[in-house]
Amino acid sequence: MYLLETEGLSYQFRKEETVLNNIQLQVPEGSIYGFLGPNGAGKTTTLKLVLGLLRKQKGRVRIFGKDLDFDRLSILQQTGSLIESPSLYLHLTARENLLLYQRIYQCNPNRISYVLELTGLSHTGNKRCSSFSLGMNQRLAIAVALLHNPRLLILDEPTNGLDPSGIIEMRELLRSINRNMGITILISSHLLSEIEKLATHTGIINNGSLVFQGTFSQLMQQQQAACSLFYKTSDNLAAQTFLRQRNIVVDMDQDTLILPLLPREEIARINRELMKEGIDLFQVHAPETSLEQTFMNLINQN
Ligand SMILES: Nc1ncnc2c1ncn2[C@@H]1O[C@H](COP(=O)(O)OP(=O)(O)OP(=O)(O)O)[C@@H](O)[C@H]1O
Repeated sequence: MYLLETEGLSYQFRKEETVLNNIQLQVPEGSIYGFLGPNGAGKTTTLKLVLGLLRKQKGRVRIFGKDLDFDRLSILQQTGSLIESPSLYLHLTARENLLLYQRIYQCNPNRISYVLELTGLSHTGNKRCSSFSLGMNQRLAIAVALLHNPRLLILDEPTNGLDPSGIIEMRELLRSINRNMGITILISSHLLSEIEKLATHTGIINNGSLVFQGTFSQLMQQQQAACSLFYKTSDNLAAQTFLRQRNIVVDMDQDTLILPLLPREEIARINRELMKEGIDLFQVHAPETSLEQTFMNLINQN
């Protein structure tokens, strides 16, 4: 079951410009779902629609099996979020900020010490948030989001602007929240390297369209299926004719034949047959595709 799903979510800020086009997000329960895409792809707009912070124009949002249009309050009571910069009172301490939110949420005051401990802010005492590092303030914002004990956390680029150690701390915090508290996390980022280290699932958005959704191994498999084999032989023309007669799609680029990626057994069979035809094989090459290359291919497609 998906804890969060959208169906046909589309959005326009202006009539002539579609910012989101038919987004079908499927966030599995218990996952860390990395919502990846370059700047301006539509991540924040999607997350705002999912939280009801923007008025929906087209499509549906279902969270915990409930429709956002009909059960908004009960959905939001079980959802923590951090969209854009955190709303903190910088002249107050971490505990004072949490006290304010605890009164708004009307949750158990014991939660304050618990979330301070969880986010590593227990020892900040009387220090005002204005003297906190960006990383500490981001962690406090996560503490606020966790205060009412949500089942789902929605975070829009929470590591933006953090230094490398802040990024690592945030990653470890989110991992432990997911593992130890069973909270599903939907997190957006424009950095593949960050999402790859943290997420169990990913959705890749580009120009307002979801271009991939699944696990990272599914992403690699999809890319492998679209890969090519490169052959260099003693007689490329004869080899091309021979392969085409066996219904194998072959292109030629200068001194190289380009075939679709085939199963290993099929490659071995082709090699044997070419040699029987008196065609020598000088090189068979299947370039490895990195996750980064796969990501770039996807976002350069449209
Ligand atoms: N309030 C707005 N009015 C008009 N256009 C907007 C508004 N907010 C966002 N946009 C446009 O919508 C598109 C998607 O923006 P969005 O902020 O959702 O992207 P993003 O993927 O979150 O990017 P970033 O990583 O830069 O935050 C962009 O072209 C942006 O310029």
